[in-house]
Amino acid sequence: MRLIGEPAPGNMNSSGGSGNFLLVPIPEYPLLDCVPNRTAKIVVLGASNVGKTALIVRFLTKRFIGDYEANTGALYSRKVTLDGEEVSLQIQDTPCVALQDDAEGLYCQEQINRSIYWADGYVLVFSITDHNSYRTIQPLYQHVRRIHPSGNIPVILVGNKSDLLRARQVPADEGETLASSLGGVYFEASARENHEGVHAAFLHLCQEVIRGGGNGEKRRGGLHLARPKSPNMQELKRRFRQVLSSKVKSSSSAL
Ligand SMILES: Nc1nc2c(ncn2[C@@H]2O[C@H](COP(=O)(O)OP(=O)(O)OP(=O)(O)O)[C@@H](O)[C@H]2O)c(=O)[nH]1
Repeated sequence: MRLIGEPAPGNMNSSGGSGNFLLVPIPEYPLLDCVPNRTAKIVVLGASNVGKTALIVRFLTKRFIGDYEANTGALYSRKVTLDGEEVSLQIQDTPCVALQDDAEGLYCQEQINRSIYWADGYVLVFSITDHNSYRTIQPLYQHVRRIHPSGNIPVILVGNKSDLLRARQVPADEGETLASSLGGVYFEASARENHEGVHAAFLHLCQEVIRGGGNGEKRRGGLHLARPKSPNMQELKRRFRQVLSSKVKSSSSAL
């Protein structure tokens, strides 16, 4: 990953290094280099300005940069070790969603729908300082459900910006209640101040996805290509015996 404002590799003399950086994602390894059957595709969803990009960047780089390119929709990839085994993790950042005027439906770009369809696990983010962002979570989850009507959906709910306690608009117990109604776990986190909390949240979801997390049905349907049929061994053996016996017959009749 290279940060805008930092000198580019091979151009170390160029000026840069001001306080705020914008992050440009560069895949850590080619997507094709994924660990077969050990891939977790995670999408991060939520309203504007809740810290989606900040959380991803914090998880991947342990850094809080403060100023992020808006609505990048970038895909990040990383290998992580879970329960002693390597897992290919892909994390999709998304543009923000917004409630419609009737507060029932969502404004959701097509790009986001594609990401929801693609993903195996969902990080739903709101800011504890913004009750409106909290109100988008339930309709957002319903939207994910419409795209994946069958099977459980591995999901975590993240109440971000927990460092801004004085500006809190959403109590922690509301977050917990909502998360359990969605069948997920609630994490209160601060991308700004705490790497461990963010790390724990992402790893938890990753584990849910890899273990099947109650969404084995979707994973089996979504992740695996149809396997080519294996050759029928019984049939092969029968034909082999047939060929052998006809050879034996023809050699004995030749005698
Ligand atoms: N205090 C505080 N600020 C945060 C935290 N996380 C993100 N921010 C700030 O919140 C603002 C929005 O962060 P982003 O990561 O760009 O949020 P986003 O949800 O990706 O925003 P969109 O691009 O609008 O979808 C930035 O100014 C961040 O510095 C946090 O944990 N605490």
